[in-house]
Amino acid sequence: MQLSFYLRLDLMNMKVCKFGGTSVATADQIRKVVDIVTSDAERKIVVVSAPGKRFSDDVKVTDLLIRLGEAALSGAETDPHLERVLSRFREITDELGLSTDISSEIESDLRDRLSNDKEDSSLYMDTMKAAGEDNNAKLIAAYFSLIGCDAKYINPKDGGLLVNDRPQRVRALSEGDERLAKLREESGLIVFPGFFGFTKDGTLRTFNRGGSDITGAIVAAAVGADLYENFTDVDSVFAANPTVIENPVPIKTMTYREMRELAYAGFSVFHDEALIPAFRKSIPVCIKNTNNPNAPGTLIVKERDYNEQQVIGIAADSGFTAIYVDKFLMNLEIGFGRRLLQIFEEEEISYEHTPSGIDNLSIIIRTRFLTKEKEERIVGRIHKELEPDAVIVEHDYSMIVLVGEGMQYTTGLAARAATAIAKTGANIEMINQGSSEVSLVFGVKVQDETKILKELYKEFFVKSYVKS
Ligand SMILES: Nc1ncnc2c1ncn2[C@@H]1O[C@H](COP(=O)(O)OP(=O)(O)O)[C@@H](O)[C@H]1O
Ligand SMILES: N[C@@H](CC(=O)OP(=O)(O)O)C(=O)O
Repeated sequence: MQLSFYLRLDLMNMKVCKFGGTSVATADQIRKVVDIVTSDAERKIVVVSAPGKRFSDDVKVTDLLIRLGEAALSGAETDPHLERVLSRFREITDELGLSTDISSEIESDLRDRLSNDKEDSSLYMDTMKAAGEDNNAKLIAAYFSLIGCDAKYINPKDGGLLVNDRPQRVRALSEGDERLAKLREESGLIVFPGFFGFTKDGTLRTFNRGGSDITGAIVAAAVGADLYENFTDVDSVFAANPTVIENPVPIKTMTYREMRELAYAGFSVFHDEALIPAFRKSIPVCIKNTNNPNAPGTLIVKERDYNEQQVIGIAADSGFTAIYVDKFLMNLEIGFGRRLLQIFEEEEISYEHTPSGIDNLSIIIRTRFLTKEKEERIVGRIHKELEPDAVIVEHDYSMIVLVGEGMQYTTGLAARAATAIAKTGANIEMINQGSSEVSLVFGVKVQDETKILKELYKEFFVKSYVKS
């Protein structure tokens, strides 16, 4: 008698796992990825980045592609740049024992991209940047097949990863979700490139840097994954950046909101925009280490017991500019704030904080949004349209952010933080407590950032760490 099995693929538990650049940087790393994926039948969709850094001062393939694209746009010689990208891929294909055809396909793909129309430089660069993840996904799918695994590469255009058409502000469109959800019904393993999607008219667009995390989250949310695993090169998210604080406390569980605040404020381990799709569909996210997959990692969920740890992490980031505007009787001038912010809106600059007094208001923005010309134009417009007594632009600010769901139920926290900062002798330039009271922000001079972070870490983590 012949037994026939009918597997309802759409009813099986499913995990979407994303492997970051460091996890796919070499053939050895890709072998680890394959071991991790094949060790758990629920790992059905694998989102991959472009090969990242192999050692600390290595260059990511995405950065090599940016150099290549920029050389092509400026009319400079492209061959040396092309060769650097190709040699990264060649090294991986050779070591994995893949057919040389794959290297040739990657070369012809890159040459095709290089010959694209250059009129719109942003479109041209997006297509170049996406070559890293796209070719790596094809290569990794081929390796899965080589070792006998039923795996296929899916292009985001065929998969349904639809995005809007706003360069620099690319977002996924929910209209693509229905098609993406069908990935669940595919048999075998899917290898999906991170970092880019397609507009409705078929134009390729990349997310912001680090955006493969976003792809993973969008796919996980669309297929209704039971878990979104984000594999990187650290055992967990730590309470502070491990490159600044030695052996920081690992975070076992945190909320979406905490991770988003911390990611936005400098925890580069996970992209802040990647939390939203997971949050909307309540998909738990687990940050895990490709080099130590048995470590439990950090679980990101809707709620946690905030009595255990009021402050869960402290992030710091530099690169902020404050535009200080002073005008006597500003408080009586209705619409002053709106008109000031409108200038920034019209320059397409989003602001971070707006600390204010009765006669003054500062707009804090990320310096990278300013060019010299934009800065001059903004200052000129403020003078002309708002007739202030003074406008002062100050660069080189850092923001240090304490984050924790429990902060809103704890008194004296700001005092503890301010006292710790005072011990460093540094000045606090600005304080802002988010309305949700999940974060407390200190604006400081960039040269004081590290010493303040260390002191705050000591205040909020070293004592409890020693106690437990
Ligand atoms: N609070 C933090 N916890 C863990 N890692 C952090 C934190 N802040 C910054 N990082 C850095 O994030 C890195 C991992 O992110 P990334 O380099 O983007 O990895 P991937 O290549 O996997 O995308 C870690 O190696 C670590 O240096
Ligand atoms: N490769 C892209 C996207 C990405 O997410 O990469 P990584 O996983 O290495 O952070 C970048 O470098 O921005």
